[in-house]
Amino acid sequence: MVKVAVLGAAGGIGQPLSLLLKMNPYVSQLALYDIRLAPGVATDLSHVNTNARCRGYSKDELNAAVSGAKLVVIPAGVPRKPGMTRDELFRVNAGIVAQLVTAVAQNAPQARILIISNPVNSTVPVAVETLRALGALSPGKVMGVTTLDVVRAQTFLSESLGAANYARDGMRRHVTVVGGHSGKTIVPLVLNNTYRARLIAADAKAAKRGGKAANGYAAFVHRVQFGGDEVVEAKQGAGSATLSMALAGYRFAEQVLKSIHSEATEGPVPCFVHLPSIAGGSELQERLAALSGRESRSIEYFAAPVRLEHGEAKHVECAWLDAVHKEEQALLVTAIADLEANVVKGKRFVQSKM
Ligand SMILES: NC(=O)C1=CN([C@@H]2O[C@H](COP(=O)(O)OP(=O)(O)OC[C@H]3O[C@@H](n4cnc5c(N)ncnc54)[C@H](O)[C@@H]3O)[C@@H](O)[C@H]2O)C=CC1
Ligand SMILES: O=C([O-])CC(=O)C(=O)O
Repeated sequence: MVKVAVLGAAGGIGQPLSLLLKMNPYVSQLALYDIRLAPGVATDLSHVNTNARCRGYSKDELNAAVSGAKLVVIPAGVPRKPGMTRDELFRVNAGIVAQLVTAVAQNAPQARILIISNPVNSTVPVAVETLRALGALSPGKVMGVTTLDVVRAQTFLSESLGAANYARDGMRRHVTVVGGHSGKTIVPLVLNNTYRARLIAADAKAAKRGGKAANGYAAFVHRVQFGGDEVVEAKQGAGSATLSMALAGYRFAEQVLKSIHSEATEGPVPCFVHLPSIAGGSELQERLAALSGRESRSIEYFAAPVRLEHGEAKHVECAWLDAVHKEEQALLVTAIADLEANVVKGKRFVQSKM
């Protein structure tokens, strides 16, 4: 039984995510921190008849909120409005993530830290470099949450194949997502050869008629890569994905909580990690370098399936690379190039503060 802190708990993601965490049997204390409204959200949640004790912490109570937490989930920061890229959130959110992670390093050095705040491709490097500068970096402790991409890929693959015949919750074995968490850095991998062939055939058939297939491979990839934009536009300026993200963030946190308590997880879980600090990371760097023609040390962060141990990213898998098809290889090459600039931006931010 552990203390979990949610930082940014009164936000669009923070509130439903906190509700889901309140239902988790491994959570004994739920600390909700925000610069506004967290005590109100905590009072509301504290009436739910599950065992986790819930307390809200306001702006000047950050240290107390995180103190002793074994897991810290960070959805704090500004979301996108239509027409914005995730990268445009960096200026505000990088500083927020650095401030919150510093408090975690000082008050909960043992905590696993899950970063939801965008742009994940840069905020995770901000978190890792901040911890390193404080002498508090332990390998595998910081994980960028990319689960929403996986959730979307499962839903969209099922829809492309004909949702009536292919249940969304049965898609877990057939698709995963690697790379990063924005636009073309998001690389869906269709693991089922029959399904991939069917999507590609739909594209070929439509091309013969001089058109594009709504249920083809290109449309599927585009939807996974730009699913976030779909929600941002539909919400018309009121923010980005919150409910689907809360579910996705919870699913990842649930695996981490199981792993902390030595319960079996559902297998390797995709997340965005610092490759040099975890087992398998340098092999993955080498293999991605060979595939993309770039230097391995420039591929420092990547989202890939990771085996958890004690709730930390213990080993990053490479086996998925054996089954990558030529369409996916091309997507990976583009993703790797885009990711490098995002990562450099995060690292430079921390260096500029020192
Ligand atoms: N990783 C992913 O897949 C996804 C990430 N996101 C990102 O999550 C973040 C939050 O999104 P929403 O919840 O929709 O935004 P929101 O604006 O509804 O909530 C953010 C919360 O953070 C709080 N906050 C701001 N500065 C803070 C600080 N210094 N300390 C603590 N709390 C602070 C705000 O008061 C607010 O309650 C955004 O950056 C968004 O882009 C959103 C969807 C998916
Ligand atoms: O699109 C956004 O800004 C929020 C996000 O990361 C997502 O929905 O994947």
